[in-house]
Amino acid sequence: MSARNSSETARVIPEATVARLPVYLRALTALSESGIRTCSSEELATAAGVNSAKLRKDLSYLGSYGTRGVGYDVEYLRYQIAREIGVTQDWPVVIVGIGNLGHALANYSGFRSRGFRVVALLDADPERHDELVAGVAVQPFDDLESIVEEHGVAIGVIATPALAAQNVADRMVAAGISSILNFAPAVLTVPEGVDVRKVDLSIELQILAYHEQRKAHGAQGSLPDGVADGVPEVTEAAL
Ligand SMILES: NC(=O)c1ccc[n+]([C@@H]2O[C@H](COP(=O)([O-])OP(=O)(O)OC[C@H]3O[C@@H](n4cnc5c(N)ncnc54)[C@H](O)[C@@H]3O)[C@@H](O)[C@H]2O)c1
Repeated sequence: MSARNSSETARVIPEATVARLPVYLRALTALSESGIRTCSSEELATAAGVNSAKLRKDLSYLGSYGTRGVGYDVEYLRYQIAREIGVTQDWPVVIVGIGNLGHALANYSGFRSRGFRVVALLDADPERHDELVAGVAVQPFDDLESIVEEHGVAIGVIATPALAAQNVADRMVAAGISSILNFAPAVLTVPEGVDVRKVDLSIELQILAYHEQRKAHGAQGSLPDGVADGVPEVTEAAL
């Protein structure tokens, strides 16, 4: 197993590989928690649900090749992946919009265990202010700028209605936030250098529905009316 040197740190890892790194991290954490010290690429690939050739290729971007006959050192590989995706460091996060979804997100313990610390919950509705959610008091949205400055927040989560999302994103960016996780069914416009990830569970469900439909009609080898090209139209409907 080879450690990366500083020149390799700047190497660009393909986006698809970056998206799989948290999956490997989760699988390695499970292996570590069951007391497993080393694992083969096949074992790790099975635990992560990918094929082992893809896993070896992904890990090679991190300079991690395993040791022939021994495999990967679980703890070291965990450390390497965590360092690569930046979760060895503490990331202060703000969540804006503390309604149904905001409450669920604020109560999710998995953020903290992965290095994401929710430092503030912000909402525009005064009726929500001062409510304690997972031990954090909901504050006025207008406190955004001072909170971002005080805690050095780089990541913001938007859980407001779609109509408010662009304004919230603009305020986040102006305050210095450069990464946004957007749950609102709205397409956000942000300046270059700001990363936006959109999460939409209804799209995930629609993709599953598409596969269900394919399974149901696969036997006849035909597709239902209105799905001429086999790809159903994906709408931005909220759940
Ligand atoms: N991505 C997904 O999979 C998914 C799943 C569920 C809900 N959603 C979306 O998440 C959003 C929230 O859903 P919900 O059910 O929690 O709604 P909700 O109405 O319960 O909560 C929205 C909260 O946002 C606050 N808010 C409104 N405008 C604001 C502003 N300008 N600044 C700060 N706070 C503001 C409201 O006061 C309210 O507390 C919606 O856009 C919904 O469509 C997405």
